[in-house]
Amino acid sequence: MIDHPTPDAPLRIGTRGSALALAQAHETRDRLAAAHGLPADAFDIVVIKTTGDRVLDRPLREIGGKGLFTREIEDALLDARIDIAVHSMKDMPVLQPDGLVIDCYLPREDVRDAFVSARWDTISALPAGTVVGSSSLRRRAQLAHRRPDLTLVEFRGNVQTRMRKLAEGVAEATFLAMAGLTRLGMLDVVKSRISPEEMLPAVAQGAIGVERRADDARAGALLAAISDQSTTLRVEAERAFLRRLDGSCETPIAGLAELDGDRLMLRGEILLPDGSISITGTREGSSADGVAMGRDLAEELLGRAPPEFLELSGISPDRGSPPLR
Ligand SMILES: NCc1[nH]cc(CCC(=O)O)c1CC(=O)O
Repeated sequence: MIDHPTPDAPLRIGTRGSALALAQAHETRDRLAAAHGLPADAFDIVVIKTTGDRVLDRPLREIGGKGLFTREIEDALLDARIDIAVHSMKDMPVLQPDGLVIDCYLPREDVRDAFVSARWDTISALPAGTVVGSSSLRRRAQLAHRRPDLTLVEFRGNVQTRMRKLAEGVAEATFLAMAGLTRLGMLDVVKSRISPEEMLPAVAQGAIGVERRADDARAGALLAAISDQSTTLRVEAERAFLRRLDGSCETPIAGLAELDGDRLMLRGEILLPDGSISITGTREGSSADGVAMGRDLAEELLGRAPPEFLELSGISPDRGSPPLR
């Protein structure tokens, strides 16, 4: 029997325990408190330790992929151990389990990747053979596509771990999301900001989404007041693009929607992990059609992909319905 919270019980905010996750949970709490004139003790921040936080020595995709950070938090939501869960949307699977919804997005941070290196200022400045650390399939593929002369090494761990590996000389440069560095107050490590033209960000990069039980009207009403409309339109278009492609967590995918008034411009990219093929495209239309544009752009890119791309990427070009989790 699920124990639903009473109307005046504190709203329990579930989060992972990393510094970034905690910063995002606090931002959500502060926005909720300000929007509704509530005191800090109207909220409890509940830290949930996930397998992804415990296993740090292997690439994420080997220990269960993206769902790893979120499934255990979603279980806590479904069991009503927490009432809302704060997520980096970039790490969220394309579908939520039955009974849960994400319909609240905080105003989006800088979507770009940062170039981080003690010695070099930009990707272009890197001499041939330079060792670059990244465990992001997307960043690795994009870099290999642009600069096949560089040497890539795996580089997992939180921001602090990766900065330590750089200092130890495991690699001479790495990439981190501007959004995470901004939220952690660590912009001093940024050597340059990488434009989306140079490296298209991950779908939903920089966006925080808040998940809740679909039938929890109290949480729904509280969250509705802080949801950012333009972030919602952009992230939903990007995730529709991803949803149509997400055949395999071994597939590097990038996507970015931008708004100009009520016009939405969507860019997408799919690559082979070794960077040997990159297929890009754009759509422009009314922001109300973002989800259809996302799906259509995905279909266009798949239609242009050569047979070896589809075979090696594991994406099926004719799959009509989205994958089940
Ligand atoms: N993959 C890990 C991850 N998930 C979310 C962020 C922070 C930035 C964001 O919210 O997009 C990061 C760190 C990074 O990629 O540098």
